[in-house]
Amino acid sequence: MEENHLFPVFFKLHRLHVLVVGGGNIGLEKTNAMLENCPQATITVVALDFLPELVSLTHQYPNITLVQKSFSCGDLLGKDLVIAATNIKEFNYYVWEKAKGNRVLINVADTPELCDFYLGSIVRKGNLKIAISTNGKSPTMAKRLKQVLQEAIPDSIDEILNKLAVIRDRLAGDFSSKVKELNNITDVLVKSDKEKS
Ligand SMILES: C[C@@]1(CC(=O)O)C2=NC(=C\c3[nH]c(c(CCC(=O)O)c3CC(=O)O)Cc3[nH]c(c(CC(=O)O)c3CCC(=O)O)/C=C3\N/C(=C\2)[C@@H](CCC(=O)O)[C@]3(C)CC(=O)O)/[C@H]1CCC(=O)O
Ligand SMILES: NC(=O)c1ccc[n+]([C@@H]2O[C@H](COP(=O)([O-])OP(=O)(O)OC[C@H]3O[C@@H](n4cnc5c(N)ncnc54)[C@H](O)[C@@H]3O)[C@@H](O)[C@H]2O)c1
Repeated sequence: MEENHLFPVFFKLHRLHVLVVGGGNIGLEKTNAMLENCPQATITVVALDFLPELVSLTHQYPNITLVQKSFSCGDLLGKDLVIAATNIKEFNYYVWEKAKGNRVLINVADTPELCDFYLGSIVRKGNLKIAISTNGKSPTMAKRLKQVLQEAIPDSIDEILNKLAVIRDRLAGDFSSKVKELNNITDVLVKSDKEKS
């Protein structure tokens, strides 16, 4: 079986500054995905024109800025991540060249081979978050799987998580005894019915 060699990480986007180049459907989709996950995300969108939905987002979220202009190298100053999402492949390549020259990580929406990272499809239940990737093979499959998991995981999982967090904070002792105790408490989640009886 082929393997997926991507390594998932969870960015704190309110501590980073993201540049999105392109204000059309994909610029909007990626910006929305970031803001839904992190309403305090700091995002600058540079584009020749913007969909009205992007303009609306600026009224809803404090840290998103739209700049109407053609992308230029100076836009990379102070940015940590870039998403190139114009409708012109050669121009996205130009943005990639500039980002790499400045050692800024970049996602090029129409060219997976140029991406340093992919956006995942995200399941969200309170504090729990699961990111799905199909290795770029089928974003549609990632979206569908997200919908299945979103339904299948009960909302009550967040209560359990919060209770475990309280127990985790209260546990005294050294690291290994804490790990042992937390594993004992949660054993029930992984034991089969036969093992439990
Ligand atoms: C998961 C999600 C996250 C997000 O965007 O937030 C995401 N794409 C989503 C949706 C989606 N994208 C596309 C369709 C149309 C149907 C189809 O093609 O399947 C749909 C479905 C729809 O919209 O219904 C088209 C498409 N996507 C890419 C290309 C370029 C190419 O493959 O060459 C093209 C062709 C463009 C063209 O033909 O012009 C590339 C990428 N899309 C990725 C992520 C990365 C791989 C993730 C993975 O490993 O699975 C990667 C590699 C890079 C990236 O974008 O980060 C989001 C689901 C949101 C949700 O959960 O609801
Ligand atoms: N990764 C994904 O999930 C995914 C999904 C579908 C499509 N795509 C790809 O994304 C690309 C963008 O699609 P779209 O529907 O958003 O296009 P679009 O036509 O709706 O928007 C293009 C945007 O790019 C901007 N732009 C063009 N030249 C620019 C420049 N010099 N400087 C700054 N901004 C500039 C325009 O002003 C516009 O806002 C397409 O090439 C498509 O193949 C990616």
